[in-house]
Amino acid sequence: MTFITIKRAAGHEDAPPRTGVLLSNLGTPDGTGYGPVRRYLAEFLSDRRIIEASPLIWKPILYGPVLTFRPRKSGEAYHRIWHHDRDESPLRTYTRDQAEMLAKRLEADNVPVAWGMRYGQPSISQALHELVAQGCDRILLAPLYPQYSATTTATANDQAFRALMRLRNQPAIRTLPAFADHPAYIAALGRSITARLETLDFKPQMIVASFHGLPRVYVEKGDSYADECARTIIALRHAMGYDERMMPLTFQSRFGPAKWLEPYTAPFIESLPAQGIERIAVITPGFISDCIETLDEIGNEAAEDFIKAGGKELALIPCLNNSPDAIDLLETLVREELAGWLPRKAAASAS
Ligand SMILES: C=CC1=C(C)c2cc3[nH]c(cc4nc(cc5[nH]c(cc1n2)c(C)c5CCC(=O)O)C(CCC(=O)O)=C4C)c(C)c3C=C
Ligand SMILES: [Fe+2]
Ligand SMILES: [Fe+2]
Repeated sequence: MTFITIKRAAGHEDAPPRTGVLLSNLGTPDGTGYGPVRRYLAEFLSDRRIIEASPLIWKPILYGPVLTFRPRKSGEAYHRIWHHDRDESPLRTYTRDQAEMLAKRLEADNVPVAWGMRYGQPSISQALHELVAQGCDRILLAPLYPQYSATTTATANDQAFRALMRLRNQPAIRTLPAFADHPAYIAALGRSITARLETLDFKPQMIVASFHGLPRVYVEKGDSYADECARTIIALRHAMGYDERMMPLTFQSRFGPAKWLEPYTAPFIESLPAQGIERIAVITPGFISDCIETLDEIGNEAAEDFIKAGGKELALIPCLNNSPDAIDLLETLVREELAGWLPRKAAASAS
């Protein structure tokens, strides 16, 4: 293997060592056409953390039916939610905004913030090189997933460590733990949901909390994701004064024929009008930023199916995105992690 030495960028040659922050998220295609979506899905669905099946079995399926048919369907969905003015996906816009706004908050501490995507561009490796070139010898890796899963948090960190493997001079690294029921996350969610509910011209009879799903077998093998989702929802119900009936937990985005975590969001929502529940709100506290899963799968597909089933109103409550609540939350989490792992001790008395 050849090792890379990253030169300090102009102006940073003699600067003292710094600490930097690398925000990462899942990633997104570069465009909504067949080619860019196919390239993105090929990278995504070749990740062994995402699909654990043997490549001997999976690759023919991936390069056969999946990458033949899925890019068109997903491309159409991306097209519906695309930020056409900036020619990029919402996930990319919000992740960049979060990094730029957090950087302003940390400017006085001389802490730069870079951002990278696990799949697609800009890559996590690019972001890491950027920080090293700016003189960072300590880097906090911050995957922006509230709930841990090997399929998200771990694979984002794996990708950073793959890039670190190639560096001759490695910075010291910390990783941000998931923050499923961190009081700052629950408070930010509570505030943003309450504010949005107040703007609706109807009172929802139910607030469905829909999380991205996961194959059930991954949880049976020990992935803590399902427990983490439960921790988020229990804390949020408690903070907002709702019970399980008023704020049920469901899982969306099933992919492939295997069993995923249940109950599934789509059939759950479609069953509501028959029970007299015709006006609902949907929240997605498994996502920090709106993306194809929230904006299209819930905001378009589930909303249409709910109306077809006899529902009257479905309001999708936005994620924290680039709101002041989001940046306050990121600043709190990052500052806590940069402070240290041992709780502060009172200074030993001099006597
Ligand atoms: C087996 C497949 C998948 C697993 C496991 C999985 C886990 C998982 N994903 C997220 C968050 C996101 N997923 C997003 C898109 C997306 N997810 C899958 C498949 C799996 N996800 C696919 C194929 C796609 C692409 C879209 C599509 O073709 O349907 C996104 C949005 C990206 C965007 O650009 O908007 C996010 C975010 C979590 C949290 C998770 C497990 C906990
Ligand atoms: Fe996903
Ligand atoms: Fe989806």
